[in-house]
Amino acid sequence: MGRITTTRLSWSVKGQRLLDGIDMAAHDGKVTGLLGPNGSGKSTLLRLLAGLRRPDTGTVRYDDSDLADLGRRVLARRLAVVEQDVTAHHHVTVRQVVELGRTPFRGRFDALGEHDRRTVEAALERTDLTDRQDRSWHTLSGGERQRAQLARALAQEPREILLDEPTNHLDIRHQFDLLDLLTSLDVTCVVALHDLNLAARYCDHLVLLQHGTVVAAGAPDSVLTPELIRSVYGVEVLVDREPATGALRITYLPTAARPAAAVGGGRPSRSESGPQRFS
Ligand SMILES: Nc1ncnc2c1ncn2[C@@H]1O[C@H](COP(=O)(O)OP(=O)(O)OP(=O)(O)O)[C@@H](O)[C@H]1O
Repeated sequence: MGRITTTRLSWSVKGQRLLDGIDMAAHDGKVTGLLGPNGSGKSTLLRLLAGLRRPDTGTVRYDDSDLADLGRRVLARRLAVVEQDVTAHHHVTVRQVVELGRTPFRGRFDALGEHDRRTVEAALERTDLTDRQDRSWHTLSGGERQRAQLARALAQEPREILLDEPTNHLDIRHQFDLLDLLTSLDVTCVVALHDLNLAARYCDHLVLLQHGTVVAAGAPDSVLTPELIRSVYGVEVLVDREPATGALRITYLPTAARPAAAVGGGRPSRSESGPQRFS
Protein backbone atom coordinates (compact mmCIF):
# COMPACT_ATOMS: atom_id res chain seq x y z
CA MET A 1 0.00 0.00 0.00
CA GLY A 2 2.48 2.70 0.95
CA ARG A 3 5.23 2.00 3.42
CA ILE A 4 8.22 4.34 3.25
CA THR A 5 11.50 3.29 4.86
CA THR A 6 14.97 4.76 4.92
CA THR A 7 18.20 3.00 5.72
CA ARG A 8 21.32 4.87 6.88
CA LEU A 9 20.35 7.91 4.83
CA SER A 10 22.93 10.70 4.71
CA TRP A 11 23.19 13.94 2.76
CA SER A 12 25.84 16.66 2.75
CA VAL A 13 26.28 20.00 1.09
CA LYS A 14 29.64 21.75 0.74
CA GLY A 15 31.23 19.22 3.07
CA GLN A 16 28.63 19.77 5.79
CA ARG A 17 26.68 16.69 6.84
CA LEU A 18 23.03 17.81 7.10
CA LEU A 19 21.50 14.36 7.49
CA ASP A 20 23.47 11.60 9.11
CA GLY A 21 22.45 7.94 9.08
CA ILE A 22 18.69 8.37 9.16
CA ASP A 23 16.75 5.14 9.71
CA MET A 24 13.02 5.71 9.80
CA ALA A 25 9.77 4.15 8.72
CA ALA A 26 6.39 5.60 7.79
CA HIS A 27 3.77 2.93 8.08
CA ASP A 28 0.94 2.05 5.69
CA GLY A 29 -2.00 4.42 6.01
CA LYS A 30 -0.58 6.06 9.14
CA VAL A 31 0.45 9.63 9.90
CA THR A 32 4.14 9.99 10.79
CA GLY A 33 5.18 13.34 12.26
CA LEU A 34 8.68 14.73 11.71
CA LEU A 35 9.63 16.94 14.63
CA GLY A 36 12.75 18.90 15.50
CA PRO A 37 14.00 22.46 16.01
CA ASN A 38 14.66 24.89 13.16
CA GLY A 39 17.47 23.58 11.00
CA SER A 40 17.31 20.03 12.37
CA GLY A 41 16.80 18.57 8.88
CA LYS A 42 13.04 17.98 8.48
CA SER A 43 12.66 19.66 5.07
CA THR A 44 15.90 18.14 3.83
CA LEU A 45 14.69 14.68 4.83
CA LEU A 46 11.34 15.26 3.10
CA ARG A 47 13.20 16.26 -0.08
CA LEU A 48 15.21 13.05 0.02
CA LEU A 49 12.02 11.04 0.58
CA ALA A 50 10.48 12.82 -2.42
CA GLY A 51 13.47 12.04 -4.65
CA LEU A 52 14.18 15.76 -5.08
CA ARG A 53 17.67 15.18 -3.63
CA ARG A 54 19.82 12.11 -4.04
CA PRO A 55 21.31 10.71 -0.83
CA ASP A 56 25.10 10.48 -0.54
CA THR A 57 24.64 7.13 1.13
CA GLY A 58 21.69 5.00 2.16
CA THR A 59 18.38 4.18 0.55
CA VAL A 60 14.73 5.25 0.48
CA ARG A 61 12.24 2.49 -0.25
CA TYR A 62 8.58 2.71 -1.22
CA ASP A 63 7.20 -0.69 -0.21
CA ASP A 64 9.75 -3.08 -1.72
CA SER A 65 11.07 -0.68 -4.38
CA ASP A 66 14.20 1.41 -4.10
CA LEU A 67 13.29 5.04 -4.87
CA ALA A 68 16.30 5.20 -7.18
CA ASP A 69 14.69 2.51 -9.37
CA LEU A 70 11.23 4.09 -9.55
CA GLY A 71 10.70 6.18 -12.67
CA ARG A 72 9.53 9.80 -12.31
CA ARG A 73 6.11 9.02 -13.74
CA VAL A 74 5.59 5.95 -11.58
CA LEU A 75 6.52 8.00 -8.53
CA ALA A 76 4.27 10.89 -9.56
CA ARG A 77 1.35 8.47 -9.77
CA ARG A 78 1.72 7.39 -6.16
CA LEU A 79 3.44 10.19 -4.25
CA ALA A 80 2.15 13.72 -3.62
CA VAL A 81 4.36 16.42 -2.12
CA VAL A 82 3.12 19.57 -0.39
CA GLU A 83 6.09 21.88 0.10
CA GLN A 84 6.22 25.07 2.16
CA ASP A 85 5.15 28.35 0.54
CA VAL A 86 4.81 27.05 -3.00
CA THR A 87 4.21 29.72 -5.59
CA ALA A 88 2.16 29.37 -8.73
CA HIS A 89 1.77 31.54 -11.78
CA HIS A 90 -0.17 34.65 -10.71
CA HIS A 91 -2.99 34.23 -13.16
CA VAL A 92 -3.84 30.57 -12.73
CA THR A 93 -7.04 29.82 -10.87
CA VAL A 94 -7.40 27.59 -7.83
CA ARG A 95 -9.10 24.98 -9.97
CA GLN A 96 -6.23 24.97 -12.48
CA VAL A 97 -3.74 24.43 -9.64
CA VAL A 98 -5.79 21.51 -8.35
CA GLU A 99 -6.12 20.06 -11.88
CA LEU A 100 -2.32 19.81 -11.97
CA GLY A 101 -2.76 16.88 -9.59
CA ARG A 102 -4.18 14.90 -12.53
CA THR A 103 -1.14 15.53 -14.78
CA PRO A 104 0.61 12.20 -14.04
CA PHE A 105 -2.46 10.31 -15.27
CA ARG A 106 -3.00 12.15 -18.57
CA GLY A 107 -1.27 12.43 -21.89
CA ARG A 108 0.29 15.81 -22.51
CA PHE A 109 -2.55 17.15 -24.65
CA ASP A 110 -5.43 15.10 -23.22
CA ALA A 111 -8.45 16.94 -21.87
CA LEU A 112 -9.64 16.10 -18.36
CA GLY A 113 -11.93 13.09 -18.33
CA GLU A 114 -14.98 12.52 -16.16
CA HIS A 115 -12.98 10.79 -13.42
CA ASP A 116 -10.40 13.62 -13.43
CA ARG A 117 -13.15 16.22 -13.02
CA ARG A 118 -14.85 14.31 -10.21
CA THR A 119 -11.53 13.88 -8.38
CA VAL A 120 -10.70 17.58 -8.69
CA GLU A 121 -14.16 18.56 -7.43
CA ALA A 122 -13.91 16.18 -4.46
CA ALA A 123 -10.48 17.62 -3.58
CA LEU A 124 -11.83 21.19 -3.73
CA GLU A 125 -14.75 20.17 -1.53
CA ARG A 126 -12.59 18.41 1.06
CA THR A 127 -10.34 21.45 1.42
CA ASP A 128 -13.25 23.89 1.64
CA LEU A 129 -12.29 25.63 -1.62
CA THR A 130 -15.25 24.90 -3.87
CA ASP A 131 -16.51 28.49 -3.65
CA ARG A 132 -13.02 29.86 -4.42
CA GLN A 133 -12.19 27.59 -7.34
CA ASP A 134 -12.31 30.40 -9.93
CA ARG A 135 -10.19 32.81 -7.92
CA SER A 136 -6.73 33.77 -9.22
CA TRP A 137 -3.79 32.45 -7.22
CA HIS A 138 -2.51 35.95 -6.47
CA THR A 139 -5.76 36.87 -4.69
CA LEU A 140 -5.52 33.98 -2.19
CA SER A 141 -4.46 34.26 1.43
CA GLY A 142 -1.52 32.17 2.69
CA GLY A 143 -3.90 29.66 4.25
CA GLU A 144 -6.01 29.37 1.09
CA ARG A 145 -2.84 28.72 -0.93
CA GLN A 146 -1.84 26.03 1.52
CA ARG A 147 -5.26 24.39 1.19
CA ALA A 148 -5.08 24.64 -2.61
CA GLN A 149 -1.74 22.82 -2.55
CA LEU A 150 -3.28 20.13 -0.37
CA ALA A 151 -6.22 19.89 -2.81
CA ARG A 152 -3.75 19.43 -5.69
CA ALA A 153 -2.10 16.63 -3.71
CA LEU A 154 -5.47 14.96 -3.01
CA ALA A 155 -6.43 15.22 -6.69
CA GLN A 156 -3.41 13.04 -7.37
CA GLU A 157 -5.13 10.18 -5.44
CA PRO A 158 -1.77 9.34 -3.91
CA ARG A 159 -0.72 6.36 -1.86
CA GLU A 160 1.74 8.55 0.05
CA ILE A 161 1.78 12.28 0.86
CA LEU A 162 4.75 14.25 2.17
CA LEU A 163 3.86 17.61 3.76
CA ASP A 164 6.23 20.28 5.01
CA GLU A 165 4.61 22.32 7.79
CA PRO A 166 1.18 22.26 6.13
CA THR A 167 -0.52 24.09 9.01
CA ASN A 168 1.78 27.10 9.36
CA HIS A 169 -0.58 29.55 7.61
CA LEU A 170 -3.84 28.01 8.75
CA ASP A 171 -6.28 29.32 11.34
CA ILE A 172 -7.17 26.94 14.17
CA ARG A 173 -10.24 25.49 12.49
CA HIS A 174 -8.42 24.81 9.24
CA GLN A 175 -5.47 23.29 11.14
CA PHE A 176 -7.88 20.80 12.71
CA ASP A 177 -9.70 20.27 9.41
CA LEU A 178 -6.45 19.55 7.58
CA LEU A 179 -5.16 17.12 10.18
CA ASP A 180 -8.58 15.46 10.58
CA LEU A 181 -8.58 15.04 6.81
CA LEU A 182 -5.06 13.54 6.75
CA THR A 183 -5.91 11.06 9.48
CA SER A 184 -9.11 10.03 7.72
CA LEU A 185 -7.37 9.25 4.42
CA ASP A 186 -6.20 5.77 3.63
CA VAL A 187 -2.85 7.27 2.68
CA THR A 188 0.61 7.09 4.24
CA CYS A 189 1.47 10.61 5.43
CA VAL A 190 4.79 12.05 6.53
CA VAL A 191 4.29 15.54 7.90
CA ALA A 192 6.82 18.00 9.32
CA LEU A 193 5.23 19.86 12.22
CA HIS A 194 6.32 22.39 14.84
CA ASP A 195 3.26 22.22 17.06
CA LEU A 196 3.91 19.42 19.55
CA ASN A 197 0.27 19.32 20.68
CA LEU A 198 -0.95 18.82 17.11
CA ALA A 199 1.71 16.14 16.67
CA ALA A 200 0.57 14.42 19.87
CA ARG A 201 -3.05 14.54 18.85
CA TYR A 202 -2.88 13.56 15.20
CA CYS A 203 0.25 11.49 14.57
CA ASP A 204 0.43 7.74 14.99
CA HIS A 205 4.21 7.77 15.02
CA LEU A 206 6.82 10.47 15.58
CA VAL A 207 10.40 10.90 14.42
CA LEU A 208 12.34 13.52 16.37
CA LEU A 209 15.35 15.04 14.63
CA GLN A 210 18.24 17.04 16.02
CA HIS A 211 21.33 18.12 14.08
CA GLY A 212 20.37 15.84 11.17
CA THR A 213 20.05 12.66 13.23
CA VAL A 214 17.09 10.76 14.67
CA VAL A 215 17.17 11.13 18.45
CA ALA A 216 13.91 9.32 19.12
CA ALA A 217 11.15 7.55 17.20
CA GLY A 218 8.01 5.85 18.32
CA ALA A 219 4.50 6.47 19.60
CA PRO A 220 3.81 10.08 20.69
CA ASP A 221 3.83 9.28 24.40
CA SER A 222 7.28 7.70 24.12
CA VAL A 223 8.78 10.63 22.16
CA LEU A 224 7.08 13.65 23.73
CA THR A 225 8.60 13.29 27.19
CA PRO A 226 9.70 16.28 29.28
CA GLU A 227 13.29 14.97 29.22
CA LEU A 228 13.50 14.70 25.43
CA ILE A 229 11.75 18.05 24.85
CA ARG A 230 14.13 19.74 27.29
CA SER A 231 17.13 18.10 25.69
CA VAL A 232 16.19 18.85 22.06
CA TYR A 233 14.31 22.17 22.30
CA GLY A 234 15.71 23.53 25.57
CA VAL A 235 12.20 24.11 26.88
CA GLU A 236 10.67 22.91 30.11
CA VAL A 237 7.23 21.33 29.75
CA LEU A 238 4.57 19.45 31.62
CA VAL A 239 3.14 16.46 29.80
CA ASP A 240 -0.23 15.11 30.85
CA ARG A 241 -3.54 14.15 29.25
CA GLU A 242 -6.45 16.42 28.40
CA PRO A 243 -9.32 15.49 30.68
CA ALA A 244 -11.92 15.86 27.91
CA THR A 245 -10.29 13.72 25.19
CA GLY A 246 -7.49 11.82 26.90
CA ALA A 247 -5.10 13.19 24.26
CA LEU A 248 -1.49 13.86 25.25
CA ARG A 249 -1.08 17.52 26.27
CA ILE A 250 2.13 19.54 26.39
CA THR A 251 2.11 22.67 28.53
CA TYR A 252 5.08 25.02 28.14
CA LEU A 253 6.36 26.38 31.41
CA PRO A 254 7.35 30.03 31.86
CA THR A 255 10.98 31.00 31.23
CA ALA A 256 11.70 31.32 34.95
CA ALA A 257 10.86 27.65 35.39
CA ARG A 258 13.28 26.55 32.65
CA PRO A 259 16.70 25.20 33.53
CA ALA A 260 19.34 27.91 32.93
CA ALA A 261 21.64 26.28 30.35
CA ALA A 262 19.27 24.16 28.31
CA VAL A 263 18.35 26.53 25.44
CA GLY A 264 19.85 25.49 22.12
CA GLY A 265 19.99 21.89 23.33
CA GLY A 266 23.17 19.95 22.76
CA ARG A 267 23.22 16.58 21.06
CA PRO A 268 21.48 14.27 23.55
CA SER A 269 23.24 11.16 24.69
CA ARG A 270 21.82 7.81 23.66
CA SER A 271 20.74 7.15 27.22
CA GLU A 272 18.59 10.29 27.14
CA SER A 273 16.81 9.12 24.01
CA GLY A 274 14.73 6.65 26.02
CA PRO A 275 12.33 5.16 23.47
CA GLN A 276 13.23 2.99 20.56
CA ARG A 277 15.65 4.98 18.43
CA PHE A 278 14.67 3.83 14.98
CA SER A 279 11.44 2.20 14.02
N1 LIG B 1 21.11 23.56 -0.09
C1 LIG B 1 21.59 23.86 1.13
N2 LIG B 1 22.80 24.44 1.26
C2 LIG B 1 23.30 24.73 2.48
N3 LIG B 1 22.67 24.47 3.64
C3 LIG B 1 21.46 23.90 3.57
C4 LIG B 1 20.85 23.56 2.32
N4 LIG B 1 19.66 22.99 2.56
C5 LIG B 1 19.50 23.00 3.90
N5 LIG B 1 20.58 23.54 4.50
C6 LIG B 1 20.81 23.69 5.95
O1 LIG B 1 20.53 22.42 6.52
C7 LIG B 1 19.94 22.56 7.79
C8 LIG B 1 18.63 21.81 7.83
O2 LIG B 1 17.69 22.55 7.05
P1 LIG B 1 16.18 22.09 6.92
O3 LIG B 1 15.49 23.12 6.08
O4 LIG B 1 16.12 20.68 6.48
O5 LIG B 1 15.70 22.19 8.44
P2 LIG B 1 14.24 22.13 9.05
O6 LIG B 1 14.30 21.16 10.19
O7 LIG B 1 13.23 21.87 8.00
O8 LIG B 1 14.10 23.60 9.61
P3 LIG B 1 12.83 24.59 9.83
O9 LIG B 1 12.11 24.05 11.03
O10 LIG B 1 13.48 25.90 10.11
O11 LIG B 1 12.01 24.58 8.57
C9 LIG B 1 19.81 24.05 8.04
O12 LIG B 1 20.91 24.47 8.83
C10 LIG B 1 19.88 24.65 6.64
O13 LIG B 1 20.40 25.94 6.66
